[in-house]
Amino acid sequence: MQLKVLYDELTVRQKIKQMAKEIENYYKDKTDTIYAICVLKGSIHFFSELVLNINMNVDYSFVHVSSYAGTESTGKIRVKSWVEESLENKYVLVVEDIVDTGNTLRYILNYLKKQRPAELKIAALVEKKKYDHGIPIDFVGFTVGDVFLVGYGLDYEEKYRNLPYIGYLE
Ligand SMILES: O=P(O)(O)OC[C@H]1O[C@H](OP(=O)(O)OP(=O)(O)O)[C@H](O)[C@@H]1O
Ligand code: HPA
Ligand SMILES: [Mg+2]
Repeated sequence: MQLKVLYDELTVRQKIKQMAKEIENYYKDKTDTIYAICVLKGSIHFFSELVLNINMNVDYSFVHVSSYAGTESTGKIRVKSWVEESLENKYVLVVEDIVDTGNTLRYILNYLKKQRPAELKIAALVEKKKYDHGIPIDFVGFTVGDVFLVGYGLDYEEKYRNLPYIGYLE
């Protein structure tokens, strides 16, 4: 299998900067603090780069969930850790590296809603249009078709996460 580049490092970083500005513009008249939730492991690099480029106060928290075996969703979400702080009346922004089948996000949103945030928005670096996952994503970086991606946090069996670009295996 060969590794091919889809979005190089500069393209990814520029896209994240652009998303950060969009997010800032959206929130600046609503609240002075965004409560951003990083969905581990995959979102680590996107999350870090995004919040570093948002020029307003951002509180952080982390959830760690996983459901993939190879290139397929098992459909079973395993929760390894969850947010401990109260989300009540907070402006919550869920930060995902990729929305594919939508199973992970659907699961997360379902639980976060019960914690009564003031608002729940979603930022995803990549949205895959292989299925109609039916979840509106508020801030999207790239939209792709039916291709399994790696790099910038995205893994194939825990490999390739630390590539500084987004690629695919052919
Ligand atoms: O929309 P879906 O089909 O649910 O796919 C998206 C989710 O799958 C991946 O996580 P994974 O379960 O591989 O865990 P990881 O982040 O630790 O790699 C990815 O990071 C997203 O969280
Ligand atoms: O295309 C993908 N790559 C890596 N992880 C993923 N999780 C869902 N889709 C993907
Ligand atoms: Mg994974």
